[in-house]
Amino acid sequence: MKWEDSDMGSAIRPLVAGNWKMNGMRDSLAQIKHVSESSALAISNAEALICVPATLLHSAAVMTAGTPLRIGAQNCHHEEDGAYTGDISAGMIADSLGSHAIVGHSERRLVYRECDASVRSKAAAAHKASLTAIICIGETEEERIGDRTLEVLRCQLAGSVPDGATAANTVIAYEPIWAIGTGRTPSIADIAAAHAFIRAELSGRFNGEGDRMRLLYGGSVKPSNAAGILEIDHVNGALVGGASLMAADYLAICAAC
Ligand SMILES: O=C(CO)COP(=O)(O)O
Repeated sequence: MKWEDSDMGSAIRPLVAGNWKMNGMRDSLAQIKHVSESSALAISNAEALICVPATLLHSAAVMTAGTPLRIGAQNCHHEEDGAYTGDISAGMIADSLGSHAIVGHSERRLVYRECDASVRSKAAAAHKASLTAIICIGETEEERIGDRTLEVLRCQLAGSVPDGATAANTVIAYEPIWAIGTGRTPSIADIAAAHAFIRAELSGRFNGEGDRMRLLYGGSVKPSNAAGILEIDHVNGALVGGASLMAADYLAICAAC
């Protein structure tokens, strides 16, 4: 069955979001073109999004206008403008025709020391610019071994998701840090437990909006494991790093929805 927008009321349409991270030159736009024109995408149940580096944002968005593929960014600043050398505002992303911004990716939390409060204000800035914020959360391996996963997720959700988050303007991506780029994934039972917990937290805070917010799993999602992950309760799509760089792999993950 092909999903229509009207189906959103009764069920959550899966989202397959690619995150190219700091990869991609202008000639990589050929991958975007291939994805956007693919007949496999046209018949997929998934809503498709690729978050490209800022240098490619506008070209990719213009190239894909009128196709099922959306284009997003990987970060935004919390202010609308000002003396922030090297940064990009949410309004600039919207002006470049991007539809989404990833915020709070673990690489930014770890490398640039972004804290929950900063992620929350970036998500609020994305909302103000009419972007959908993809807010990332997830535990380290040490936290998992110490049986602190759910406590960490609770804390990150409370601190990183702004008031005013809705099912339309917010997506939560659960990415266990130890699963990113490692080829390791949690067990199906562990993903199910984390997603059920996140859903309960969001429903408790945002009521019906929390019931319908998309929850993505991220961390070593590949064509070979996508179907098994995507059928888990409360997994409403995937945030895909490495496997989103090649059109064929990304399309195979969309086809698994
Ligand atoms: O960090 C990720 C997506 O944001 C996951 O990356 P990989 O799919 O390469 O593990």
